[in-house]
Amino acid sequence: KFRTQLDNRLDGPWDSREKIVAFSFDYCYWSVDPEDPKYASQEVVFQDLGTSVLSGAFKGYNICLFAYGQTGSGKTYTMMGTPVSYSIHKLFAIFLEIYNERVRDLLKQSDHKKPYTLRVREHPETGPYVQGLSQHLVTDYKQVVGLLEEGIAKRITAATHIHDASSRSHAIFTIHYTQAILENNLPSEIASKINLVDLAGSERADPSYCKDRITEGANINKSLVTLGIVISTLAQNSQMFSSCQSINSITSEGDSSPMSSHTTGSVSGTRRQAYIPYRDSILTWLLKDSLGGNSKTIMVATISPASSSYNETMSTLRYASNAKNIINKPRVNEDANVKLIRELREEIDRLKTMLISFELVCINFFSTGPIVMLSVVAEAELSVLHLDKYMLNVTSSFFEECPCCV
Ligand SMILES: Nc1ncnc2c1ncn2[C@@H]1O[C@H](COP(=O)(O)OP(=O)(O)OP(=O)(O)O)[C@@H](O)[C@H]1O
Repeated sequence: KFRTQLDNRLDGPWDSREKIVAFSFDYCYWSVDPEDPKYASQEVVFQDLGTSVLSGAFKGYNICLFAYGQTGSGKTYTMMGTPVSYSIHKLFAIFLEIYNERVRDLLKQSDHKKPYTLRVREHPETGPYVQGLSQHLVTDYKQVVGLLEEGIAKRITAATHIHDASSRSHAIFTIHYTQAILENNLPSEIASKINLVDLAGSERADPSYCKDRITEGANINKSLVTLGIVISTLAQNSQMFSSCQSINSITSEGDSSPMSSHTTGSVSGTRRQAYIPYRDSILTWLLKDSLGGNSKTIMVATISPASSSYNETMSTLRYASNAKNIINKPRVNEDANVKLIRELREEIDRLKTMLISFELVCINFFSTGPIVMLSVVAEAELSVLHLDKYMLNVTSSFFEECPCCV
C-alpha cells in the first residue's frame, strides 16, 4: 500500500494543516537517491514488472507497459533504460511516435525536407494499426536495444522548465512475438505483442513559451485528457460489470436452474455501458486493445518528490488509481484453426463418453445399439456437427425400439 503525505502549505503560507491522501498500488518504488537504503534500481523494477511482461508474452498474451507522469519525472528512464538480458528468438519490432496528433515512423529513414505522416486504420479483427509502418526483424536482445536507441534518438524533444530534453511526443515501441508450437500433435502458432508506451510529459501551459511549444503542449494535454476520460470511463464500466456480476451470483443462488442465471444476465445486459471515446485521439485509438481489451496492461506512474509538483503528483496518482479499476479481457492469441480443432476433439471425447454411458444403461435391451453408435463415432471424427444430428436420430430410434420405452 502506498501512502503519501502532502503538505498543503503550498495553498498559502497561512495554512499549515497537514493533508494525508492514501492510494493503493501494486508496487511503490523510491528512486531518488542511489545511496538511500530504500533505493529501487532498474533491476528491482525489472524483476517485479519486466519478468511478468516477458512470461505473459511467452504464454501468448498481449502485454502493454505504459508510463505516465509529469515532465522530467523518469518515464523514459524507466521504460527504455531497463538493463535486461534475455534470450530472444524471431521477433518483429516497430517504433512510432505521435507528435501533434500525427504518426511518424521512428525506424525509417525519411527525407527531412518532407515530413510525412502515416494513417491510422482499423482492422475489424485485429483492431487499430498504422498503415505503412516499417517492420524490423530482430533475432537477439542487442538488436532490440539498437532499434530502441535509434528510435529514441529520432524522437522530438525540447527543453521545458523542468527537463532539458523533454520528449514532446508519445512513443510506442511494439514487439510482435510469434511462437510455433506443437499442440496435441498439431502445428500451431501463438502470437503476442509487447507494447512499451512512453507518454509525453504532462505539463501546465506556460504563456512564455513560443507558439510551436504551446501547440505541442496543447496537443499533449488534449491527448492526455482523452486518455484520462477513456481510463475513467473504462473503470466505471468495469465497476458496473463487476457489480452486475455479483448481483447475478446473489440472484442465481436461490435458483439452481441454468436458465435463471441466464435470465439475470440478460437483465444486467440492459444496463448500458458508457461509450468510450477511443477515437478522440490517435494515442487512445492505437492503445484501444491495451487499455480496455485483449491485453495485460501495467501502468507505471512516475512522480516527483518536490513539493512544487504537488498538483501534477496528485493528478498522476488519481490517474493511476483510476486505471487500476479497469478490468481487461486478456486471452491467449492462438491459431484460430488449431483452437477449433482442439475444441472439436474435446467435443468428440465428450460425446464418446455420453455414448458409452448410453451403452451401459441400455445394453440389456438393445444389443445392436452400441455397435451402430460406435460406427457413428468413427464418422464423427470427420464432423462433430453431424455427430449431433446422428446422435439424435440414433438415440430416438434406439428408444423407439427399446422394450422398456415402448
Ligand atoms: N530513477 C532514476 N535514477 C536516476 N536518474 C533518473 C531516474 N529517473 C529519471 N532520471 C533522470 O532524470 C532525467 C529525466 O528523466 P526522463 O527523461 O526519464 O523523464 P521523462 O518523464 O521521460 O520526461 P519528459 O516527459 O519530459 O520526456 C533524465 O536525465 C534521467 O536520466
